[in-house]
Amino acid sequence: QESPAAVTLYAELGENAGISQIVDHMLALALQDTRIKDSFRDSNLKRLAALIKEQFCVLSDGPCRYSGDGMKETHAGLQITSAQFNALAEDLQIAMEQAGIPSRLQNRLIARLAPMKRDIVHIRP
Ligand code: HEM
Repeated sequence: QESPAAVTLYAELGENAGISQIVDHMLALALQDTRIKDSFRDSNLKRLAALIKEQFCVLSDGPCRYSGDGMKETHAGLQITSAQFNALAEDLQIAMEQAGIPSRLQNRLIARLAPMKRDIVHIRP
C-alpha cells in the first residue's frame, strides 16, 4: 500500500525537532570545516541557524514560513565557490547520517537544495 501524498519529507525528517538537530549539527561541522569556516566569521550564528531551520521546514513541505532574505542577495558578497557549496552539502549529509536519517531521505532533501546552487555560488565575472 502506498500513499505518497500522506507523509511529508518534513515528517520523515522528524518535524521541527529532527530538523533542528540536523541543522545545529550541520552548522557545528561547517564551523570546523577548513574549507568553509572562514565564510561564517562575521555571521550572526543564532539568526543563521533559525533561518536555515525555517527554510528546511518549508523545503520539506512542513508548516512553516521562511522569514529571511533571498539566497541571491544573502550570498552575493561571499564569493562562495562550487567546491564550498559541495562542502556544506557534505556536512549536511554527515549530520543526517549521524541522526539516523536513511539515505533515501537524505537524498530527497539534498535534491531540493541543489537548485539553490545557482543563486549561492559566485560566478566569476
Ligand atoms: C544549499 C545551501 C545553502 C543554504 C540553503 C543556505 C541558506 C542560508 C540562509 C537561509 C541564510 C540566512 C539568510 C538571511 O540572513 O536572511 C544564509 C546566510 C549565510 N550563508 Fe548560506 N546557505 C547555503 C549555502 C552556503 C554556503 C555554501 C556558504 C559558505 C560556504 C554559506 C554562507 C552563508 C553565510 C556566511 C551567511 C550569513 C550572512 C550573514 O549573516 O551575514 N551559505 N544561508
